[in-house]
Amino acid sequence: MLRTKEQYHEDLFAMRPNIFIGGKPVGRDDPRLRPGINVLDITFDLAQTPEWKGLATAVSTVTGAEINRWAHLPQNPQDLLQKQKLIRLGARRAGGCIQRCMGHDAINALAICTREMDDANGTEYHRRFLDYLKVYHEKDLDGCCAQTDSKGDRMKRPSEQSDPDAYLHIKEEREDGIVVSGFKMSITQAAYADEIIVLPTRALIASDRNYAVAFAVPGDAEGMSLITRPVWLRENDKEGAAPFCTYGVSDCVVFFDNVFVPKERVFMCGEWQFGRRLALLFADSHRHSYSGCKPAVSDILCGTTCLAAEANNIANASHVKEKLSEFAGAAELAFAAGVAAAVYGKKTDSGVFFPNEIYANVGRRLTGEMIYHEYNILTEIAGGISVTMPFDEDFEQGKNAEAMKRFIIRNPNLSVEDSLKIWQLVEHIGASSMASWYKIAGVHGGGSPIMETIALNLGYDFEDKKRLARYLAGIDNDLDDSKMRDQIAKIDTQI
Ligand SMILES: Cc1cc2nc3c(=O)[nH]c(=O)nc-3n(C[C@H](O)[C@H](O)[C@H](O)COP(=O)(O)OP(=O)(O)OC[C@H]3O[C@@H](n4cnc5c(N)ncnc54)[C@H](O)[C@@H]3O)c2cc1C
Repeated sequence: MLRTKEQYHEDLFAMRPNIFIGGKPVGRDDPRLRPGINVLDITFDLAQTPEWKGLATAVSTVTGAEINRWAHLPQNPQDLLQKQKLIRLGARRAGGCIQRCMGHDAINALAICTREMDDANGTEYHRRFLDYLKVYHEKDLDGCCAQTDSKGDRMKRPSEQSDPDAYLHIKEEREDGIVVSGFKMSITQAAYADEIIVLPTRALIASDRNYAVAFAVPGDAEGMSLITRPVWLRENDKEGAAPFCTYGVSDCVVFFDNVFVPKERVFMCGEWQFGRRLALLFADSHRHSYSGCKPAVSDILCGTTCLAAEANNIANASHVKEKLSEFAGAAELAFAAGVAAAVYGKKTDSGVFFPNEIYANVGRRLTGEMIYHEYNILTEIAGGISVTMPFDEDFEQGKNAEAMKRFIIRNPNLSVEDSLKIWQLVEHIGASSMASWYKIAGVHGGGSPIMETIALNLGYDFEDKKRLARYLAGIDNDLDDSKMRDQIAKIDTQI
């Protein structure tokens, strides 16, 4: 089944109210959540649009029916490439984060890890997970991923924290399920997701056993509160507003206060040895998703900078051209890393095709390092107007309105209306609450930069490079190329 956005709204607004904004309970129809819901609507619309069938949709591996691609388990490189393209397409339309990839990455991580836990321990998590996924596909559900714990004192392990709720944990194990408590934080779209998919956030040791827990609960599960921070251009989303002003996002602190999770929805319960594996499977899949969304953010920044250059009538200046080319480098290198991660990925025992971790991490690290630089290019080309421009009303009413219409023109070839719209966009993209959200998401979303460094130090074959240098230095007589040959042969069969 493919839900329409109207069906999604109907299901959403029927949920038990457990959202809190500013200390007050609100329904999911609260207007402050609407800008985020508008983004989700794009994902439902794309799946209904004939020209995007096959990109926005896929065939379920569990039901055989047509499903939204966000719920699909990739089976081959093509599926990963389709996901990457879908993210770039959706994110361009939403003016940024499309918000569906975290749920997608979580179900992939669970599909792989549940199978590996079962193979190692004889558990039955994989069957449980596939039963859950069947319903997820049949009902066309949308899940967010709650991985990040509030973490308390960063220098202490989960089991060493003075407040055990700093990391979500199992409080009680029963015949029919588990009871969990704790805080997850920065959870995007939880306030308007059907399901919250919970994963551990880090590597664990034996004493952290109760923190090794993964499960899914409906967004309105009993005992769970979503303390929500919506972000959007609240002063600019009036009637007839530009598209960018109608989209936004919400992030939640998810407080689990003795929440009961039925056994059939529990996918890890105490297997601390797999904590790191599950956390990394999500993170690496998510870093691959960034190779779709970050190029879209670069596209938006690049386009806005082009318009600012045009409005300043400096589009042909050589330093402008040089700076614009940096956007192309950031967007397309990140995209290329995603393509390489898909092509060089591997089939896991679960059947899920997983992106190559090295390419996923180098792409994500590049975009994380570039993000403030890209905003700086926009600022340099636009000048200071993004933070000093008078309010919209000053151009519409009052004694100076006509004078302000002359004031806003810099390039005589542009109309008053277009000049004003360009500088308003520059402000919204470059100097608003949304802009700050995108900058910080660009650094920390998918894990802080140090996490990519750790992943690369773990996975990159430095010994291979050392052997090469030893051969070139004349220390070793032979150069062993067999690994490269095997890799080339593998790629030939995959593409
Ligand atoms: C906009 C946005 C959206 C997000 N959406 C989601 C989401 O949907 N789901 C989700 O699960 N998460 C989400 N996140 C969370 C994101 O994954 C985290 O922000 C990221 O992993 C960093 O964690 P943190 O914010 O707790 O920072 P910290 O981990 O506290 O990092 C802060 C600094 O402390 C350092 N540090 C931390 N621990 C140690 C240590 N033990 N030793 C030495 N140094 C240390 C780090 O290297 C870093 O420099 C989102 C974040 C943002 C900003």
